[in-house]
Amino acid sequence: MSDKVTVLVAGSWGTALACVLADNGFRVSLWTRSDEQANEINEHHTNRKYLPEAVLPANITATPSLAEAMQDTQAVLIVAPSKAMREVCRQLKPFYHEDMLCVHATKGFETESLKRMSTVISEELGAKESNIVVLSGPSHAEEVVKRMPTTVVVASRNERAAAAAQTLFMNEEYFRVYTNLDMIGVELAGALKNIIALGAGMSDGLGYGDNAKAALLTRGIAEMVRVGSEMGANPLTFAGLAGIGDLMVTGTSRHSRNWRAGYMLGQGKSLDEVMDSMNMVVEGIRTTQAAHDMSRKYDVQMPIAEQLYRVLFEKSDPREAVEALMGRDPKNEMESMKLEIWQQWHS
Ligand SMILES: NC(=O)c1ccc[n+]([C@@H]2O[C@H](COP(=O)([O-])OP(=O)(O)OC[C@H]3O[C@@H](n4cnc5c(N)ncnc54)[C@H](O)[C@@H]3O)[C@@H](O)[C@H]2O)c1
Ligand SMILES: O=P(O)(O)OC[C@H](O)CO
Repeated sequence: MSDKVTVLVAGSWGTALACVLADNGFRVSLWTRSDEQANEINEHHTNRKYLPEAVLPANITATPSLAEAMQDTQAVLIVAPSKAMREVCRQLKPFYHEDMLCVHATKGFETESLKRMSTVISEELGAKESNIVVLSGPSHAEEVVKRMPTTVVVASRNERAAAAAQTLFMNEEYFRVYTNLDMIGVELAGALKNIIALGAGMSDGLGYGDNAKAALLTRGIAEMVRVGSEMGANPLTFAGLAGIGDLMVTGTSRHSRNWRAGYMLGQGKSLDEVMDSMNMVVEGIRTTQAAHDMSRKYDVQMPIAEQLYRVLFEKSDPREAVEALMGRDPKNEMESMKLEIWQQWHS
């Protein structure tokens, strides 16, 4: 088998995961959108726009040619923003064969269709579902390229595919990889946590304290479990790395774009001002839009996502959003977590 793995695209997370694969001894081909970016990576071993401080291993080669990137490769990793996933897969299709392992590490939905990324991939590539894997969990690119200890989860409906992805990415030095068979849960958790992280940032931007943030993260998980269960996820997945683990990282880290965007909104900036100040993708914004439609489609209450939707898309005041959440009807904590769903999965 070839020792080459192909990574699409060369943003911050694609580049960081390319470094992990390179450290694990693979020849990595990194697909870039421009000659300029490929030249920078090949000549200087840097990708300054996305990871200013990182020095990339020499066994990463960049190319703007997909044909070259995919030649003689054993597996492909796709890390496109959710918005670009379908388009990237369409370009990849002529070079992909259905037996190839395909891992994606994107956290979001196709907002128009509410489809998960693995569905978009299998529709466009004709990939066998048993060859698609999602990689998710608490993992900021900035820390991974510094080889700081990180744990992630790789999920697939197929145990063999998940184990193959675990073998590709895991190393004993700094990157520990768990497997999970609940692909729906891992994909939903990775996408939905970004909404709650936006809310956590907004709370900090408003000047609220630790109590408010802990409340948002905890009630956020309840909201994720409710909608996830309706969509076929195992609720226990939300207690794992892709759920609570990633929520902790994204809702509290200075590296988080979602937290930062929320923080600026809390400080009174408009969505346009926030977007103009970021040169990297903030998935939580599109995901909030998707959640707004999902809560109606699946008839599930998502009060935090709903309030964020109003702030983001209806110019509602963040302080009023918090008041609306605090002033909701009294509830029983367990009932609102849909405890019966947990019991159902245990029986
Ligand atoms: N950055 C992280 O630490 C991190 C960690 C885990 C997961 N993720 C997820 O990974 C995904 C990508 O995020 P990122 O941080 O790498 O984003 P980024 O903004 O750093 O990079 C995005 C990349 O996508 C490319 N791109 C955009 N539109 C494209 C198109 N139409 N065709 C081809 N390429 C296109 C850009 O040129 C850029 O290279 C997101 O879903 C994000 O949630 C990011
Ligand atoms: O920087 P963010 O907010 O896009 O989060 C990135 C990852 O999802 C963290 O695990």
